[in-house]
Amino acid sequence: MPQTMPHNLDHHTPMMQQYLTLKADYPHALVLYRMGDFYELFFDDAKLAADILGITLTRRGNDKQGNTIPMAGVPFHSADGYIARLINAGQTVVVCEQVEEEKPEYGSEENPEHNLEDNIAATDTAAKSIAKKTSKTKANAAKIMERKVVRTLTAGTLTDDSLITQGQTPTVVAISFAKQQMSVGLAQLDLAQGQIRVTELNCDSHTALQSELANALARFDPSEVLIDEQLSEAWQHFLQDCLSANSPTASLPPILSQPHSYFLPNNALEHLTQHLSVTTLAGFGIEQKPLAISSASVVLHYGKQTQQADLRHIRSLQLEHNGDFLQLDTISQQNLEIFKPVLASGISLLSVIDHCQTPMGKRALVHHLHRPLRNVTLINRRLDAVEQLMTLPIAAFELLKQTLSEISDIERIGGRIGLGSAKPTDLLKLRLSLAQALALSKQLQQYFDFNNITTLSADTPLLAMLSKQLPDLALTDSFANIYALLEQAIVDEPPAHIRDGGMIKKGYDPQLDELQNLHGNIEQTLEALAVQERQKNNLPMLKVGFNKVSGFYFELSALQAKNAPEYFTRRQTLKNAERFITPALKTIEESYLSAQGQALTLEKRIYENLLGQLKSQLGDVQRLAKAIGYLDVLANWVSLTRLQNRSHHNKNWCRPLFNTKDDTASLNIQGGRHIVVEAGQQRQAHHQRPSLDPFVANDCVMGTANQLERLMLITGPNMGGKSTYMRQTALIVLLACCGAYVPAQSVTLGRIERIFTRIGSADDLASGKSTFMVEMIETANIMNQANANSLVLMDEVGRGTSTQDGLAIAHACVNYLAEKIGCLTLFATHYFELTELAERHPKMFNQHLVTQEINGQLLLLHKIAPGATHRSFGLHVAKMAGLPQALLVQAQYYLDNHSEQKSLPNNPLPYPSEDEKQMGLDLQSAAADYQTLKTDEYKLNQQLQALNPDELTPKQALEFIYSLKELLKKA
Ligand SMILES: Nc1ncnc2c1ncn2[C@@H]1O[C@H](COP(=O)(O)OP(=O)(O)OP(=O)(O)O)[C@@H](O)[C@H]1O
Repeated sequence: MPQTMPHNLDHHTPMMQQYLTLKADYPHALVLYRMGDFYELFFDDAKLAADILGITLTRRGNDKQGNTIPMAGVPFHSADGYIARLINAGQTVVVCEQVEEEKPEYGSEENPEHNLEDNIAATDTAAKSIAKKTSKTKANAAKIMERKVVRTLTAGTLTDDSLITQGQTPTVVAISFAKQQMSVGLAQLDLAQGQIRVTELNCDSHTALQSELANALARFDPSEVLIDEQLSEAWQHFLQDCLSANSPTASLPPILSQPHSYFLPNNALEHLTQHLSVTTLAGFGIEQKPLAISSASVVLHYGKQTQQADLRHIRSLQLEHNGDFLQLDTISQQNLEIFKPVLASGISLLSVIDHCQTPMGKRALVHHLHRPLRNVTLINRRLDAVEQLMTLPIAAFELLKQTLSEISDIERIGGRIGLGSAKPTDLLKLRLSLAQALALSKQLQQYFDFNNITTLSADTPLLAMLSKQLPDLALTDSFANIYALLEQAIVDEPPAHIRDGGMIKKGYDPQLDELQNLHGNIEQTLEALAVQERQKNNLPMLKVGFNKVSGFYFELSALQAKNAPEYFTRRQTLKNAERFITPALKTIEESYLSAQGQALTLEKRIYENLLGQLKSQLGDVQRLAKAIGYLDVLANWVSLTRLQNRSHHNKNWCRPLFNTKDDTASLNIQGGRHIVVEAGQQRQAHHQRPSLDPFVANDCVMGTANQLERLMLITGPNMGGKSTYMRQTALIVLLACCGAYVPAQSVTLGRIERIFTRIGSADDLASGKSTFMVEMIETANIMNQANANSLVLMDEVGRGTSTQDGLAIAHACVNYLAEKIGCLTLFATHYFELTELAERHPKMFNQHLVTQEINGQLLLLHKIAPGATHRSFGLHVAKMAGLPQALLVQAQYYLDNHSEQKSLPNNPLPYPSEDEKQMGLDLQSAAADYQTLKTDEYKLNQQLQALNPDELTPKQALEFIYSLKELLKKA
């Protein structure tokens, strides 16, 4: 954090005194100080910004003690990009603007803020530019331009699209701990949505609290975190760990300390009730939740401070319970690559399933993935809506998507209206989007009859509920008012910035029209005066003009200038011409400038009024944005299902069913697939082998009436598909709980409350943890937190240590999971000794990934089947990976002769000679053989499966046998 040392103001010029006084209020932020066309940073701020942005560090002369003042600047017109980079680097940026109107004073080249004050570094282009553009007369020079902090930009409170990284939702989360530290409250502020979400966690043990807090943080996914300045260091470290797990690649969200007094329950209660204009918070369900109250108050304070606004548009406080959601901790989110792939070259689940058409839909999809539901009624409500949308004819559904795609980000526009920072282009987009929302409403009403639904309740079908939030067809609602207002007030091609003026339509305000007429007629007025002067003074070549340096002027050639009358005052000398001002021209200039200034001021006032009117109807816009986002997510599931079902006739997506007869966890997945692996293979197939679609669907049945066992021991060769199988099971459960159709032929789920995964293996060297330590910490978390309604995936636990220790730990884990916890477990292992457990233990069963060995070549069928396997075929995979042949031969020798003795051979096999090497198997071609074999085998299988012997003529049968023999020959 930049922190400028205290300065003695007496040693500085008045302008630097102004800067230092403003900066004193923001010791931990980078202050961008507006000077003409640049934002300048000074002292340590300048050094840090120059470092982060890679811009030149220059100097702004010296103070009166002769000390250099470091300075760095960014151009005002392209500041957004620089600001975004500073924020991404974890900085808070404070923007300090010149609030005085810059009145142009033409004809002088002096600059008071520079010439009279400082010895400006000659290399400083910013200063030079300012010297040119904001020049004033010397008489005016001692006056310093008034400046004010207008915005504080932080990672969690951004609302300007140009500053927000695509796909991100800035949110700030405050965390409030109880003294006893067994309870914690969290509140998340989403400025764009105008909403605060809160939760309070009360646990009976420290570990449980940590685990619940980590889950809540994973769900809230903060861009910035606020804590009590008195929070213990231990908790601060814990939060840091959680947040770095949340964003392993990106920079850590900043953790900022806030005054302890903000967290005090009484202050917080008073602040919240005042803000929401209520006497009690009972209506929000948090009356008895002091930690939720205090954290909500802290985020609100912070929002108000950073936005310098009253945030009146934030009227909604939503209480969440961890228990409402299927919980996935951060590690599982990463392992399953839900939001981000582990490797940059990988594919995330989100990237495969996101076919949303609107920014609101894209964010709502992420929100749903962060909050898969447990409540079956709510899930089915979503699924009913998806099913209903699925009945739309293709053309109607495509039109619906098209309409959605034309709706702008009205959620963020609403947020900016609430903050008073909406631009004229935002308002135009809002108007156009309202028209599209009306079209959407019409399209839905055309196919679904919601007329009989007059009152809305929790039982109202979701699609009807969402349709009712869209503009009504008779246009008698508040949307009609907003639309009419915007249509009357805003021009069809508004300027990008309010400061440019020209956004208010003619006819909206008579006074503005009058001023603009005066302004608009300037050319005729000037020409009339020029005509007069030409005739009066016999100067036929006299020109009249305007520029930013000289203002209005008459121009004569150097030759004619000698004939200029006395009342022509010289303003500027050019190479071949002279420019003059006259009293009459000066009068026109002044009235022109004042009309221009007045029109601009009036236009800004009208615009602010307009924003005020819209603000009073913001609730409707926010509700509409939410409804559109939700509809888009539902349409997204339909798109995905239709797309997949169309492109792969046998790759069905189905509606998941939920077993509500009892509360036990169970899984019955028939023909399940891993949507991300499948998508990756389809992409490859598209480029290489269009006809081959190799993903093999698999069943997973556990804990059901027919399959009472709850712990599946999965064995099989390396690369056999164990991890894929386990992950696809978790993803199907996750998608089902989001209310989506799932990639399977049929799915029935029992009550699953949490998913735990122990899959990855990454060193966490930064925090001093080895691979095995990370593995054991994750395993410990599962053993401590899982219950009978958890789904646990464990991939090769124990592999990070010696075989004996690893086997012992894996053995104990399996027993603990089956005996003590009783959860649904998928346990993949290469310790074949464990498979014997299934014979003795009623809760365990073996499954394996099927392989075939043909002529010494291994064929991976990726098919799961009952029973265990006792070979890992590690050497085959090593061969495919390209290990040297000589090395492989030695490994095989050891395997054949010594693996049983568990000791290394006394006489290792000598390495082959060059000749023998020549004769050895070319590994590249071995890998290629394997691929061909796999392809041919696959074809063989496909052909046999597709064959219906009853439909064959004897000749066809004979030909088929010949073709099979051909294929077999190749294999
Ligand atoms: N059902 C399947 N259908 C088609 N291909 C599959 C299937 N499952 C896995 N694969 C392919 O096999 C590759 C390896 O799968 P996976 O990582 O699941 O194997 P594994 O058994 O866990 O291997 P290891 O024991 O070496 O960790 C995947 O990247 C994928 O390309």
